[in-house]
Amino acid sequence: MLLGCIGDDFTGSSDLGNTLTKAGMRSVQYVGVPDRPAEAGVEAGIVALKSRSLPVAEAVRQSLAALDWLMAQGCEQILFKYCSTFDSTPEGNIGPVAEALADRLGAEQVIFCPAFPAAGRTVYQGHLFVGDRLLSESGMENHPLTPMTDPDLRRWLARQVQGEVGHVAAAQVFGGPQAIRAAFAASGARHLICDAIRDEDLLALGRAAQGHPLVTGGSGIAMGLPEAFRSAGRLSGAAGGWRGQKGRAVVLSGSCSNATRGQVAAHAGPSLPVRIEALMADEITSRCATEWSLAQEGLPLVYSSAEPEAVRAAQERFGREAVAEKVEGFFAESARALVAHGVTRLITAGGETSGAVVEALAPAALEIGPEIAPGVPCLRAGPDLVLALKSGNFGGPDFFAEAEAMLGRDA
Ligand SMILES: Nc1ncnc2c1ncn2[C@@H]1O[C@H](COP(=O)(O)OP(=O)(O)OP(=O)(O)O)[C@@H](O)[C@H]1O
Ligand SMILES: O=C(O)[C@@H](O)C(=O)CO
Repeated sequence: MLLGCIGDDFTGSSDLGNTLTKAGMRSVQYVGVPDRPAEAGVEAGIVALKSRSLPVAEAVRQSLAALDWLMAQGCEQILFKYCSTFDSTPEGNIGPVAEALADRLGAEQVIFCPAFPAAGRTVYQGHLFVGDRLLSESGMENHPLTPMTDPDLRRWLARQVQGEVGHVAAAQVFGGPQAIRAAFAASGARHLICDAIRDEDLLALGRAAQGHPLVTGGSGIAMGLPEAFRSAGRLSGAAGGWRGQKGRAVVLSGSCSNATRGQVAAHAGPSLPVRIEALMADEITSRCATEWSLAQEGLPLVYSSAEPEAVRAAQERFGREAVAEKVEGFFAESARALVAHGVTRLITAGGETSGAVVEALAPAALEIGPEIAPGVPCLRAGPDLVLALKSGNFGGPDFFAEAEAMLGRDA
């Protein structure tokens, strides 16, 4: 294994797997820290954690355990993958995890770049944009777990770390790898927020970070990392043959992000809305949702996705953590029951939701298949089970139908 990756959620890790696979690395996504060595031939190993919303100390502990396993597999560079919308709170977890990994690896400088231009995320003047909106006006300010209320990544990261935060500006990034390296050297700061607005900026940053033991960012920053291994003749170039999966498909959506709400509204098949009041009172259970799904024709959608006002009202009434726990438990149990009843294609929307579902299904590793939409690949979780784990804000309005079709198709 050459490149070791630690993802702070499961959907984000599959997004990263998609990027690395497209860039020609044989990549495998592991669900949690494996308890055995990696199989031979894996060039990029992604340990997917569900650490984005954990208490800081626990997120750090799990990330260091992932690091230890990756180093034991021989990794020469580590990538810490977080969300392209920098999902975190003023306490963490991005800063503390990155700092702990840097300390363990002896990394003097660490770059931070969540940009993912294909999905509309760009960093300019240290500020994160989603399309033409600042992060804090993009809908992310209403996120149920990590509301992003400040688009200035330098300021946000500075609240999370002990070391100094510096900035590599677009003008320096446009100058290419050498100019970027000069900017790294000129800055005394340990943590560097890097501007990037185009794929070529990410490629240049990746090249400039050659030799850095630790790189952090969204999946975009991974585009430039395989090149160092390729140019040294260390990639096999072997592409795995993807096999699609026939059979029943179901969509489970606990994501309240703008894109998901649009996809729920556009869904042409049967839909089962899950109201939080009904869920908290056990008036709707995973058993009802499973029975309902199995009785439908077409592509059934079970969703708790709701408008920001409804999310806020539910959190005020029942408590944020209690609601999240109940919703995630509901989707996890539903997924388990659906698969036990012969569902072979599961499409999940939302990072936390997908994480809960994958933990419930407990596959040891996920094979990465073709791309459904930017950032979302097909995944094989077992001989008869394929998944699409959609990050909240990814995918066009018809994503659910597109995912069903793509999961059924051979490459
Ligand atoms: N109707 C609702 N009211 C309150 N909270 C909800 C509701 N529906 C879902 N939730 C909770 O909101 C959170 C949504 O997070 P999740 O990560 O699944 O989606 P997302 O934030 O859109 O995705 P991503 O993290 O990929 O951007 C979950 O913890 C879920 O349990
Ligand atoms: O980077 C992204 O936006 C995604 O891979 C993700 O992590 C959302 O959960």
